[in-house]
Amino acid sequence: MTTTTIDMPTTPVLEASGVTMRFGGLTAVRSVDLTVGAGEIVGLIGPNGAGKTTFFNCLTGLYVPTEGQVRYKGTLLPPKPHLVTTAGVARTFQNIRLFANMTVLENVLVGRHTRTKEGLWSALLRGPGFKKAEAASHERAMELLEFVGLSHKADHVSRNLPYGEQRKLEIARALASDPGLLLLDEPTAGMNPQETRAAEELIFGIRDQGVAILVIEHDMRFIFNLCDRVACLVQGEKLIEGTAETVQGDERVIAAYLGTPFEGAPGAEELAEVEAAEAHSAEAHRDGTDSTTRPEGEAQ
Ligand SMILES: Nc1ncnc2c1ncn2[C@@H]1O[C@H](COP(=O)(O)OP(=O)(O)OP(=O)(O)O)[C@@H](O)[C@H]1O
Repeated sequence: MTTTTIDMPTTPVLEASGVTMRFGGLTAVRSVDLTVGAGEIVGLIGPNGAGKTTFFNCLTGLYVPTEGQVRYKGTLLPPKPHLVTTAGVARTFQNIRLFANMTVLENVLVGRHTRTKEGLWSALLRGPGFKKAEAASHERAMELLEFVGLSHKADHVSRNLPYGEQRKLEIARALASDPGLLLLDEPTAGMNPQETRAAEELIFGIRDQGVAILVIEHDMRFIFNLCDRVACLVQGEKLIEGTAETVQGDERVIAAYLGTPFEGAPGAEELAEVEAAEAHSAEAHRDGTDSTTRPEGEAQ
């Protein structure tokens, strides 16, 4: 018996077409098309002011694009952030936005509310339905904290977390809404090489759980290691899109953004940096000094 495999076209998880965003006379994003397929990690790079965050804001309903459409799994997204989250798109922000005075666990529980069906009366009366939903949310939140490596800090006030952990917590909170697409805006900003490497592993882990990912980042080594495809925006327009090899070798990208060609095997230089930092930290530990003090987080 012979079997025939038919390649079924799959609907992209994200499909942005012709997205344009104008602020008065300034066109911050101009006619950008971008898709993210199931199981993909796509990177968005570009110099400062290229329009990357504005584009994210158009995808997540914070801005209503002047022109263009954004579809999630084939359905047009409503231009309202909470409806976009309910539809299945979650995000983190360039400047961490945690509830600084809440505990780590409470921050994740807040992210869970779009998936809680219990209504106001049930919550006020704390009926059996509410208690069951509350227990399920608590269990899921703890699972997510375990996943990002923060379960041991569930009761800590989030403002007291080191910077890298605040970023992880923001990711856990975004995952609490059970997204099919996660948008990460500069997830490694302010991280040291070890934290960046851990963030890379975490993002691969999220992808392996079936969440498609679109990530903005200035750290080229990180982005080229991580992403299946990379798109480069310059002055609001998409200059090029392709594999890491294609984009990092493109002369216009090098001229517009990288300055110098990105050299070396992906990951090799990063690994060397991590090893050097670890050796340095071990040496400092032996000498009784701690060189790993981090700047305070910027939770607002
Ligand atoms: N709300 C706004 N009103 C007016 N102009 C804006 C607004 N938001 C962004 N811009 C402008 O749009 C352009 C693109 O900004 P955007 O923050 O999207 O760039 P970016 O690529 O994310 O930059 P960075 O890498 O520095 O974060 C900039 O010129 C910025 O000043």
